[in-house]
Amino acid sequence: MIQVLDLKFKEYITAEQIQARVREIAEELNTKYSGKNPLFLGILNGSFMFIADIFKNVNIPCEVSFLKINSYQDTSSTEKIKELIGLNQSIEGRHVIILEDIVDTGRTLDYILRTVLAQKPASVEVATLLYKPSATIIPVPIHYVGFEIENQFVLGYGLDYNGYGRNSNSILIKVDE
Ligand SMILES: O=P(O)(O)OC[C@H]1O[C@H](OP(=O)(O)OP(=O)(O)O)[C@H](O)[C@@H]1O
Ligand SMILES: Nc1nc2[nH]cnc2c(=O)[nH]1
Repeated sequence: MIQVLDLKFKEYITAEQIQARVREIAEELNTKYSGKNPLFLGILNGSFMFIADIFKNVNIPCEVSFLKINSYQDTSSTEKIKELIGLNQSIEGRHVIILEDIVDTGRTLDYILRTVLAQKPASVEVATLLYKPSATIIPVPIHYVGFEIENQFVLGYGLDYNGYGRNSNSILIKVDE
């Protein structure tokens, strides 16, 4: 059992499973985006490890940029999306690949997609490490899913509980007491 602040967690997806799946997704992207000079748009904070590991395994010419969005407090969505750092470069005419750590209710991704599409990119796809289909309230298009997971709070590999627990190589799941 692993304690983070006042909650208990156990290992759910190992570091090896994550790295293997990230390499598979990066390979798909290498093939699909060859010759297209894609722009990876990483959604901070939670995705920073996923962004880095995808980027290390992508071997075609490409760029990376970041959006910083926040809506979670404790273990649930505040339903209020805060944009803390916005887009700082033009994405018009670019092939954009959004990199998210997790799609839960879908609210964050819905907001991001509206923001991105307003700037007339050539195309937009979404890659998320984790997807909770049974938690989704706003349906959003997702093209690359690392792992579909159950509707329970998770952390690690960049994902936090009130700022803590991001520095785990594996994904941990909350244990009910
Ligand atoms: O589908 P949703 O219910 O909108 O949840 C998904 C979002 O929640 C997390 O962000 P969080 O607000 O925790 O910010 P952080 O990434 O900075 O920790 C995660 O990184 C996603 O962006
Ligand atoms: N850490 C964490 N952040 C989230 N944001 C949306 N769902 C989750 C979750 O299960 N864990």
